[in-house]
Parts: sequence; structure tokens; C-alpha cells
Amino acid sequence: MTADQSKLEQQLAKLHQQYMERLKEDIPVLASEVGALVTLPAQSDWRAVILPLKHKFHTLAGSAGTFGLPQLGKLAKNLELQLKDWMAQESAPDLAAINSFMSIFQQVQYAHQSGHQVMNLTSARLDLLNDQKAIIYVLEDDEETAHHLTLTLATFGYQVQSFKRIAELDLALKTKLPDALILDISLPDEEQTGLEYIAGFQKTLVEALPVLVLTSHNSFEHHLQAVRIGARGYFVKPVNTTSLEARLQRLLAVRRREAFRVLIVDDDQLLAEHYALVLQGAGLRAEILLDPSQIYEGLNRFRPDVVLLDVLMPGCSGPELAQLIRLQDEWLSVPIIYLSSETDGERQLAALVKGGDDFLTKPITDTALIVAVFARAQRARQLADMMTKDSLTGLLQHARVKERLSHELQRSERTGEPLSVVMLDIDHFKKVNDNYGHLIGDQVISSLANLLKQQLRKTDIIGRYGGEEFLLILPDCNQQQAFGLVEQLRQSFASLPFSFDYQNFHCTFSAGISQAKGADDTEQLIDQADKALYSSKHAGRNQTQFYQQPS
Ligand SMILES: Nc1nc2c(ncn2[C@@H]2O[C@H](COP(=O)(O)OP(=O)(O)OP(=O)(O)O)[C@@H](O)[C@H]2O)c(=O)[nH]1
Repeated sequence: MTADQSKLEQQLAKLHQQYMERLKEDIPVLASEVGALVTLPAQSDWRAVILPLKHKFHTLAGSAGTFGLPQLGKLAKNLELQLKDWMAQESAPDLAAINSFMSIFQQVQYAHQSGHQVMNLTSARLDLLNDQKAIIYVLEDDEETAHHLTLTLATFGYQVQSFKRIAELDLALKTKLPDALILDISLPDEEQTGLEYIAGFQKTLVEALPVLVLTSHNSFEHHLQAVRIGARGYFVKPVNTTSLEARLQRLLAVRRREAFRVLIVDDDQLLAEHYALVLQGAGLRAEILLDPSQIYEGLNRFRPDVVLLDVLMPGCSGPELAQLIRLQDEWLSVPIIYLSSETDGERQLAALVKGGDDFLTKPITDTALIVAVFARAQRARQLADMMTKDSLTGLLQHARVKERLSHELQRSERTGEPLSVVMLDIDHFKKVNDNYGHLIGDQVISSLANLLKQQLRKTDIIGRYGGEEFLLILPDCNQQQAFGLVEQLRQSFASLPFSFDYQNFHCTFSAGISQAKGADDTEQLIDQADKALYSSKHAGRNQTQFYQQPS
């Protein structure tokens, strides 16, 4: 068990303890309310007595199983259903029915006192966020290819180690596994080929190491051999390093993916905390909203990939809240999963019709919760990406990046943190197209996009603003810090070698920076960054300038 897991289990155990404490207080209250049921036949508004009690058993049914008291959960569910039946009757239940209800309730008291915890914390830990540089090993004996590759990958921000011989690579692999291996499969003068070596090494691993193959052969047989050793890319020499890097970035994208965000709306704090901890333990980010009236604020601030919604809450039901969420265009597609002890299929369907996407029945095991939420979040993210991202670069489209700027601007006003905006434009890009063709032009655009993705923080927002124009939003970054960052990017980009017809060439970009100050609006900030960019172009290109207030 890792230190993180043991901490999580401690936190879950603490929550369980708190839940048991809460039951110690809640069950006697419930007992006196159940005791008062004997007066029911004499009361004209008997339904008004039953309804709050039904809600309490509903909550108990949902939470008890989650906290390791399945027997208590089942009994509470039976009592809830009994009260539901009574509500549907013409007249108040008679004393015989009430007595039988009370005897079941006695079992509830027993189940609570003798209850012991059954932890069902899953050990399945999905990808945790990792901000470290990816480590890449390269096996290549040709010095020029190795140098070119190492330089390009290092420029993109990878940590690269290059080896000339299989024995050196073998030693390194046995000391520390890299995130990916780039392998020339046809090294001469070795006892075994790179292909044979890696085929043997992969067998010693539980999870195959991602391998990109370099070779001078382009036959079907060689492709097949590569596939058989688990190759995830095949590059014939002379290697196009920018498309190799793009492949590498796609390969490692899952690892760097921003954690899925789950907003949990539940009025039962302990239960919500339990779900949050379980999801956090699986590498997701979870936030709890106890007060449904704060829903819009919560959505805008946290921007969840999935909303987990309790069905029965005081003041506003889950389905009502789902409808409220769907009133806003922006939240039309966020998946809403109801989490409830409601087992009645028709009522589940009725809730789904009102804006929900899925129904999970409490109590739910931790693994089932993680898998259901993860699958929904992943699909939602893929769909959102397809709708909001540019197909060539995978960056946010023009309108979306402006939307994000508006959110970040509000956040910066609220928190007082600085916010910088950068406009980048590739220099003389028309000439790149004219000299080398549109396809190579596209490659230059996507390389710059990859460089930005690779070198900026996860919290930075990158958009393709126009053809060869990019907009960066840098939260918590003043314009001096932004300048340092953009200059570093500018130098990296200028040093990237592109190739066309065995001929290398380089590109540069110009940049303009503006910083949010108090009451700026989105258009104003972009316009200022654009003016600064224009100054950079005017002053000779391949440079970065700040926006200057006109004197
Ligand atoms: N290959 C490719 N070219 C594009 C794309 N989008 C826009 N372009 C081209 O980018 C070029 C941009 O040219 P301009 O804005 O005039 O820039 P420039 O004069 O070459 O350079 P600067 O003055 O330094 O900005 C145009 O020729 C567009 O056709 C694209 O997606 N792919």
C-alpha cells in the first residue's frame, strides 16, 4: 500500500467514525419519531407526519451501505417503502401496521449498534496527475540522427537520454524505466538486433513500454515485426522529428491529462465527503456542494466534467436542479449522474427525463462509483474536445479561448491574482507555405502548438486564434513573468529544425503581451496584446513586446 493509499484509508476510517457518531445521535431521534407514530390514526394530517420520516429513512438507506452497514441500509429501505405505501393509502395506517413497522425499526437499532465497518476502498488507482518532465530513452548509433532527435525533444521539454549500444540501454532500463523508448531497430554489429532485444525486455514487464521505431526499412515485414514488439510508431529515416514528437505527445497525452473534475451535490456532508475521498483516491478532482442554490457559482468556478447529484434534497430536488443546470447553454452537455437510494425504475426514468444522464443506486461500491464516473467524464471530455478544439492543433478554437479569457478575467478580479494575455504570430508564414507547401506549413503550425502545450503549465490556456496566430492566457502570471516565459518559448521555437526535401529550415514568431488591470474587458485585453504584437512585427519580428499605453 502506498503512503497516499494509507492516508486515504485513514481519512475514510475517520469519516466512518464520524458517521457512526452521527448515527448515535440520529437513531434515538428517529426512535422517538417512530414512537410517535402510534398517534397517527387519530391525526387528520397524518401524511404530514409520515413525509419527513420517509425522507429520513431514504437518506439512511442511501448512506448506511456506503459506510459499511449494508444490513442497516436494507432495513431502512424497507421502512422507507412501507411509509411510501402508507402515503398512497386513502386513510391512516392502523395500529397493527404501525406495530409491525416498529418491530422492523427495532432491528434498525440493533443493526446500528452491532454494525461494523466493511471498507470497500478500491485499490484501482487510475492515472494520477504528473507534472514532471517525461523521460525518453533513445537507442541510435548514428550520431547525426541521435543529435538531431535529442536536441528537438529537449527543446520540447522532454528529458532525453541517448545510447549508442544495446548494453548501455539495457543497463539504463534496468535502473529506471523511461516514459517511452525510441529505438533504431537495425543497429549493426550487435549480437542481437534492437528488435530482438526489446522483444525480450517487454516480456519482463507487466505493462509494455511504449516504443517508437526508427528504421531504414519500409517493408510490410518490418512493420509487422515492429507491431509485434509493441511499437506505437514507425519512422523511416531520414526521420521527420516534428511528426515523431507529435506522435510522442499523443502517446503520453493520457499521462499528462488534466484530472477529471466531479462536482458532488449532496446535502449529506459525510456521504459527500466519502464520495469525494474515493474519487480523489482514484486521481479525480472532486468538490462538494452542500447548498443547491450555489449551483451556478459552483459550475462556473469548478467547471466539472461530471455532476453527481443527490435526488432528494431539502428545498430543491435533484431533477429540479438538473433542469436548472440545463437552462444554461453552457451546461447543456455536462453529464449529470443521479446518486440515490431510489430503486423504483419508473421514478428513476422520470428523473432521467428531467435532464439526467445516468442513475446510480445507493449504496454503491467505491469501484462502481469510480468506474461509472470515470467512463462518463472521459466520454464527456472527448466530446467537448471535438466540439471546442481545433482539429490541426488540438488547441481551443477562437470563440472558446475568448470564453475562457472572460472566466479567467473574472477570477483574477475576484482573487486579485495577476493575469497576462499573449498574442503570438509566426513570422513570414506566407513564405513558408510558398516555399515548402501547405503541408509543411501545417506541420510548422502544429509543432508550435505542441511546443506551447509541452512547455506551458496545465493551468495556462492556449488557443488557436487564427491561421498562424495563437492566444495564450496565463493566470497568476504578471507581464514580467509572461515576458520571461514567452522569450524562452521564442528561443525554443527558433531553434527547432524543420526539414523539407533533405533541407533544414527554421521559423520564428513575434509576440505581444498585455496584463489585466482592474476593470479591463476581454476585447480590450486581446486588442492590447494584438497592438503589442503589431509593434513586435513592426520592429523587425522575432521578438516580444509589452502593450504600451498611448501617451
Ligand atoms: N499551411 C497553412 N497556412 C495557413 C493556415 N492558416 C493560414 N495560413 C496562411 O498563413 C499566411 C499568413 O500570412 P500573413 O498573415 O500575411 O503573414 P505574413 O505576412 O506571411 O507574416 P507576418 O507579416 O510576419 O505576420 C497566409 O498565407 C495564410 O494562407 C493553415 O492552417 N495552414
